[in-house]
Amino acid sequence: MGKTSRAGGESRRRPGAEWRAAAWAVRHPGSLAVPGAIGVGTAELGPAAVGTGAGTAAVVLGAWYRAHPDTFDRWVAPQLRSWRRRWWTYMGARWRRAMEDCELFTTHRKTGVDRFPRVLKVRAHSPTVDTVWVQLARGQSMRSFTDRVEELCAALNVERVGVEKVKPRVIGLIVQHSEPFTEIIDAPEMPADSDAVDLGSIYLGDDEYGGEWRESLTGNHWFVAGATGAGKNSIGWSLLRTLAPMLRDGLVRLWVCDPKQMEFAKLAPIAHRYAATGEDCADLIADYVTDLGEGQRRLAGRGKRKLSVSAENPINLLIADELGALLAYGDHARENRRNLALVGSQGRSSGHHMVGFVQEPTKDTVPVRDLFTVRVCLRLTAAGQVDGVLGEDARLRGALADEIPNVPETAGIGYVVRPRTRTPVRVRAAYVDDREIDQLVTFVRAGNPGRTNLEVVA
Ligand SMILES: Nc1ncnc2c1ncn2[C@@H]1O[C@H](COP(=O)(O)OP(=O)(O)OP(=O)(O)O)[C@@H](O)[C@H]1O
Repeated sequence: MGKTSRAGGESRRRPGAEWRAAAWAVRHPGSLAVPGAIGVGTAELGPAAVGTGAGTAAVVLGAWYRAHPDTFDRWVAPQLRSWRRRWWTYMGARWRRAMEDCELFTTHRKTGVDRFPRVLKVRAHSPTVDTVWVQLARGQSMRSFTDRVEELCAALNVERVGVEKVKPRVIGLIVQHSEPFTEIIDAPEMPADSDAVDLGSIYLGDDEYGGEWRESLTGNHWFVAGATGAGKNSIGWSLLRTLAPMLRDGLVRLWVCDPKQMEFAKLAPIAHRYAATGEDCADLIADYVTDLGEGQRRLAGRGKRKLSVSAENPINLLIADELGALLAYGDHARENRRNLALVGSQGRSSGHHMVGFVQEPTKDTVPVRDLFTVRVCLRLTAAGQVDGVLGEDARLRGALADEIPNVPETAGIGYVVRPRTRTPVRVRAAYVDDREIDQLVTFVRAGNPGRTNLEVVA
């Protein structure tokens, strides 16, 4: 028996360098393809042609970047960022050093060779958050990483690292580089006239790309989840400030369920209906469904699919604070669930919308989540709740809502998921203070019923 192998055991020798290089090449085909293509292109067409091609590509990308920020940021920027981060931050010596600093490697007991966790894939959906798929080294578990997140943050020089299991021996590291929101965002101005209100684009705050965060009320119901003090109300108030002239002109009617009787109590004087007790809230919701049925019949009677909004046919908006309390306990929970399901499935065509606020997205509230087409996830207390609000894999894609620190400076910060790309985007809601709430109430109460007609897509 030689020194280098044992029957049924492991060798003390590593595979040869040529085999290790071949294995690396198989794992990184792109790394060979790009230099290979440049080499072949240069040999076949000459360096000038390759240079012209590269220059043209750079000019096209530059022009796209300048001309159409929306499509560039959606399709190109994440790819470029992912490549840059993959090759700059999560590669080679840098990655190894970070793993060494955190003692996140194991050593082969015979060969004495250090085994490092291997980066499989990097996705940088947003400028501030990357998701890094990592294959664990032998002898490591997900726990090895969760126990060392503080050290990982320091080693990678980032704000926060979340760890998620992907499959056996593969984890996802969700790495947040920086906090894009360090300042409070001013409340939206109230439009002077109903004609100026665009229901398809309600300003709610800013997104992490520095753009405006807007959501559509047209054809949608909104679901806002966040632990106590997360800043849920600011989303409701921003919506109401935008709708202010329509509320004043009787073109939007408010139905408010307010079991907490805190801030939304200020809506009582301007609401079409306001309820606080469990019983009154259940009656209000039942009446809302009746109103919805009447609205549908009126539309059908006129043979229309579009609601032409007027004081006679207003939009109705149900604000349900504490959805959990309305749906989970009490004598009326089942009835409320049934009625809200009807609003969710049928209300949009007749202009009956709802905005639901949830402190804790539990199994009682999450099932109704699918009734809501716009979902906002502010700070939550548990990692498992994030996907419950935003949908499967939202946290793995970077929605670290449970990692938002529970401090007043983060109020209003959360995530929404862009439906087309399923990418979570970090947002911050504008803050509407007490004075601005009073201003809204006074503005609406000043009354001045108008007769504007707006076309709302059913
Ligand atoms: N968008 C925001 N930007 C900055 N600060 C905010 C924002 N929203 C709320 N805050 C601050 O956070 C505090 C808590 O906000 P808020 O009451 O809206 O939280 P909440 O999620 O509705 O909590 P609860 O469920 O307990 O009512 C507010 O008093 C305010 O100081």
